[in-house]
Amino acid sequence: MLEITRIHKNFGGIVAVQDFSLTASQGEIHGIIGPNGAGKTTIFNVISGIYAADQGTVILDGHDITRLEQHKIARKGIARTFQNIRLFKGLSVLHNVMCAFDSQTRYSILGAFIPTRLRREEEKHGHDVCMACLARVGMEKYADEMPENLPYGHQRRLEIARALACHPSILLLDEPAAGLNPTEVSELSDLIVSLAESKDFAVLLIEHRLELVMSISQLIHVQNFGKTIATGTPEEVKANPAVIEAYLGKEE
Ligand SMILES: Nc1ncnc2c1ncn2[C@@H]1O[C@H](COP(=O)(O)OP(=O)(O)OP(=O)(O)O)[C@@H](O)[C@H]1O
Repeated sequence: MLEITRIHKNFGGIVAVQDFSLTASQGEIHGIIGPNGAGKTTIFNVISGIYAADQGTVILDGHDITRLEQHKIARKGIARTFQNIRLFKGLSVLHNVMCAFDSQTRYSILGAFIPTRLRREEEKHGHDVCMACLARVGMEKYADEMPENLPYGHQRRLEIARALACHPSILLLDEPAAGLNPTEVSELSDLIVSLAESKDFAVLLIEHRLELVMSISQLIHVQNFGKTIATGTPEEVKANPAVIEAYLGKEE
């Protein structure tokens, strides 16, 4: 379970996030929406340790991870994708996932130089886990392809497979539908729902495509100028005057 309590983040004079709180359990999908510059990505950057929160706490399964370094937070089970796809060009789809897989290697220094039995077993295990991650996003048949040769929608799925390889208990998806065509958005929506249904992790989803985020999230958090202006079910936030004003402007 993820419990974020009253986090703040300033950049000089800019208040990027003010008093943001959220509690999410495995199987839930939380949408975080709001106009450009509302502080959504900064929330992800604080949760994943890219930025240190100025105030507030991030508790994961009872452990305070607010001040941990980025790699330690990742090991605790926070995995994410980025607005701009970050894949390794020149590495196959499978190798892109294997780079993200944290095998917590047990073989000795000797195994680093000579393919010992333990090393071979671990490599086989890593391969199988990563192929399973690709299968979960429907990408196993592209394992040997180069990501740059694949359609954008597949590259987005590959990013999600990379995040799955980190054994997440919280999956942060930052605008996963950016640049996708309507068919790809619909497939992505089905994928996110099926991943959440596994109840392996909670999904936090930043998205500008409101039809996507409203159709699959149980709870929506609406940000504007760093503040949460509404939290509720999709129906509740759609009917909230402050939300309508933030998106459409105030009627004179
Ligand atoms: N590293 C940084 N240094 C200075 N200001 C920053 C930094 N990161 C974010 N900001 C500022 O914090 C505010 C919130 O930015 P953020 O990227 O979190 O918004 P967002 O809601 O994710 O926007 P978008 O939807 O456009 O991605 C903006 O005013 C932004 O310029």
